[in-house]
Amino acid sequence: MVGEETTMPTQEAPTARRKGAALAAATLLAATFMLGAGMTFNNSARINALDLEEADSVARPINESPLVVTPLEPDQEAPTQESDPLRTQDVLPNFYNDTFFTYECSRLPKQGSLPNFLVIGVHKGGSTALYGYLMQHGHVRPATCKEIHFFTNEETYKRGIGYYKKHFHDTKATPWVLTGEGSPDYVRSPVAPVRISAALPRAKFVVSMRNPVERFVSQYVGFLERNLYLDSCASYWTMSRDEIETCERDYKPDLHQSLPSEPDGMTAWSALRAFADPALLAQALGEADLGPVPPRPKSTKLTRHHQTCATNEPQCVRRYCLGHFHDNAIARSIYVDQLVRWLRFVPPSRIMLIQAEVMYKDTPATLQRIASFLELRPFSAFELSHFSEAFRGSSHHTDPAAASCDRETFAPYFVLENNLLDALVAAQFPAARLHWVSWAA
Ligand SMILES: Nc1ncnc2c1ncn2[C@@H]1O[C@H](COP(=O)(O)OS(=O)(=O)O)[C@@H](OP(=O)(O)O)[C@H]1O
Repeated sequence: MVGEETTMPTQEAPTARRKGAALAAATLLAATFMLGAGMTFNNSARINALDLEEADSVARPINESPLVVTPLEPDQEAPTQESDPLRTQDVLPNFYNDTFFTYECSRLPKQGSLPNFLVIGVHKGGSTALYGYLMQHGHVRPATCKEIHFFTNEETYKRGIGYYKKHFHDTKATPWVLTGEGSPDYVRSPVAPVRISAALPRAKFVVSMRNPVERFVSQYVGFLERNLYLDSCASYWTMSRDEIETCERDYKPDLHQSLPSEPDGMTAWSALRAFADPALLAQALGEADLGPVPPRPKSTKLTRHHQTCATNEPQCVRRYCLGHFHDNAIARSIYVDQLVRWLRFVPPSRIMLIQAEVMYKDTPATLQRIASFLELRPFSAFELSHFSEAFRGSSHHTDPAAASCDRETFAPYFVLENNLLDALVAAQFPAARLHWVSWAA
């Protein structure tokens, strides 16, 4: 994660700088990638001075979103593996330089294209490795930095979509070339799916998730290293848990209310019930009958009081609390709620789920699946052979502080959530289901 905490000023990113310095190894091309001319990205929802209200007004119901990514012009055939001018021979992209790991993206080209794909998370879920792997493909170009955080940083968001485009390679002349960024906070942000679905109606999204306990530990050690948290792992856990449980116990929320930033009016609870496999959901919750699935709202206008949480109220309250504390270190590991929020605005066919452990275990196979999802040609043997340890991103699991975390205490908290995630994957992500290794087991 680089600059994932949006309050962190550039100069306070020692980890990021260390990463950049340590990894400034690969060669050429990056500067070339930053140059070029504009791209055909049919964004019918034209957004200039983006703000949330405007994004809300163009947010589409998921069924209306086209599924195609980077259509080729009729006379522009993608090169074959053999004839491919962009096939890397003995040169690899030089995105592992200081710019790549800089919080503030600098050196913007004059013009660029909207991204074709986003790696949207999760924080500490192997997103840096995944992004790095993708950049080894000869038909993929990096953004000016891996993490732009455009849709979640109010300051940059106000600069408009034109500013955002400048962070990307211009793919107009070579529409088979894809470009994208990887901001791990997008997946958990309540505003990101609303804004992104409106601004990038054709983009595809990859999310790398990781065992929730390990993700929590990695965040703790990472925060410790950056002086964002100074106390023990146990107190970090207690603090995070108390925040959610205080909400569950005391807050007495209006259970009919979605987050104000979510224009479709659904709550995380009603969305979960709408999207997850009903039998697995009932099994996870220990209930025989959850009652009828609530209807989706007809309008994407903000409709408060739209959905009820009448059944299984404790779960409903929990989802409400998790939604409000989406930056909470435990909530960041509750992937099921983050995904159902995305599913309200983006069809599952445009979202690819990766489990980091599976990716680490068989990187080439995972990468080929991602290439297929993004409609890229397969990675060549050369590209596959150049994956580097450098793609790990910042690494904390060997830090003694990681060993101080009592994983056995944390694990029970995620059992229900992992089961709910399984119920969601079973219903919405048939491709991911093929390779899914449940964290609930
Ligand atoms: N190949 C491989 N094998 C094992 N572990 C790996 C690998 N690649 C990345 N990683 C681990 O992923 C963690 C960093 O995740 P992110 O890049 O998403 O972090 S960030 O949100 O961008 O800061 C970070 O985890 P921790 O070491 O536990 O902190 C990396 O070590």
